[in-house]
This record gives sequence, structure tokens and C-alpha cells, in this order.
Amino acid sequence: MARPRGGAGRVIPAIDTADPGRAEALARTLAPGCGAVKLGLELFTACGPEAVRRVAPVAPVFLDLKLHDIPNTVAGAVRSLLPLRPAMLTLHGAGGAAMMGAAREAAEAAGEARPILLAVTVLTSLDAGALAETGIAGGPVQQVLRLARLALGAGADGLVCSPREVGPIRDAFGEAPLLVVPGVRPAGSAVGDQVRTATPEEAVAAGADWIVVGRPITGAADPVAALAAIGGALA
Ligand SMILES: O=C(O)c1cc(=O)[nH]c(=O)n1[C@@H]1O[C@H](COP(=O)(O)O)[C@@H](O)[C@H]1O
Repeated sequence: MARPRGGAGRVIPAIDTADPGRAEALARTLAPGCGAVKLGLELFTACGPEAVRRVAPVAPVFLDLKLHDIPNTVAGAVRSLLPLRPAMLTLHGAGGAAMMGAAREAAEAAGEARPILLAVTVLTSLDAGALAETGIAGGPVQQVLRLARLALGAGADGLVCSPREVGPIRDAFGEAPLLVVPGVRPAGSAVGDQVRTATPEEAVAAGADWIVVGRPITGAADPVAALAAIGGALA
């Protein structure tokens, strides 16, 4: 999947539903106005690969399963996912270099169709206090930069981070890493369980390649209009 040059191509709607019919319908209506659609744990745990097969002909699929296990198991999961031809896959950077390296090696089997591998750094729902409760002191930026270095060195193509870390990552690693950024909220929309947030414009100005936006689009009375309003304001 090519790096977007601007506008609506930067937006990836997160289709979080357990209903494959709704997922397919949302993908059909949103696909003309976005870069890809994200399918995640809610849909996959409810319906498995079949749900991905329904959506894949409609739009490039960012399959966000946040793989996190021993290297052998993650490599096997990546191999199992390759026939679904996802455009992007996520794994947790906290799984370590060997795990991410094994994922990359397994993904190479897809050749030219290899999915973009993204390492999730620090979940956007965590603030410094919640992160410290997991044993990680020093705050999100420091931990995101630590995991970014590990992930990029282990073969990840890019990172998932909050808008707040995009600038520090660009300063440290330059333009090469693909940055996919959730925790994005248009001004005035409900934050929900997201903590480290910014607006779409702020995320892109800081250097995000793609922004992931779920409920502000899928929960809107008119999801197509909500997507268009977000994409239309982006550089
Ligand atoms: O990997 C992700 O996409 C992800 C990482 C992260 O740190 N935070 C995060 O919110 N996400 C995903 O991004 C989407 C955000 O959805 P909304 O909060 O509804 O915009 C959800 O599908 C999350 O699973």
C-alpha cells in the first residue's frame, strides 16, 4: 500500500463491530473516501477470517490483531493470515525483537504482497500513570521511542503511536518509518477511552502518514459525511 500524499487517503476508518454484514456495508460506503479500512479484534474474534474475506474485495484491509506471543507462535499466526492478503498487520512492540523478527521473516513468504508490519508502541488509552502501573516509568514518549528503535531494528515497517509521539519519532528516526496514528479526535467529538489524543490536522501536521478514526466516523449519523469532513481538512 503506497504512502498517502494527502487528504482523505490519509484516513483509515476503524470498523469495530461484531457484525460482518455491518462491517462490509460500512466498508462499501466508506471505501471511496479513504485509504483503507481497519478490521480488528471485535470482528475477528466474532467471525474470523471469513469477515476479512468479505471486506477485502471492497477496500485494502488493515488487519489489527495486535499479535503478541512467543516468536514461533506469532510467526505461525502471520503465516496463517497471509492468504487473507491484508495490506497492514499489527504486532505489539513489547513482544520483543525476536518476535518481531520472526513475524517479518514469516511475512516475507508473501513476496510482493507482503503486508506492511506495524509495531504498536504504547496504547493510546494509557497515560503516564497507567503505564507506570505496568512497571514502565519515564512516561509514554520515552517508552514509545524505546519500542520504536527496537521495532524498526527488528524489521517492522512502521509504528502505531499516539499523535503526541509523532513529532518525537520523526525527530529521532526521520521520514522513513510509516506512522499510523489512532487516538485522533476531530474538535468537539467525544474522547471515550482515548487518553493521548489530538485532532486529525494536528496529527498530520506532526508527521502522521495515516490517521485511524473509529467512533467519530462509524457512530456518526452520516459516516460518509463525517469521513469527508475529516479527510477534506487534511494536508
Ligand atoms: O492498533 C491500533 O489501531 C490502536 C492502537 C492504539 O494504541 N490505540 C487505538 O485506539 N488503536 C485502535 O484504533 C481504533 C480507535 O478507535 P476510536 O477510538 O473509535 O477512534 C480502535 O480500533 C483501536 O483498536
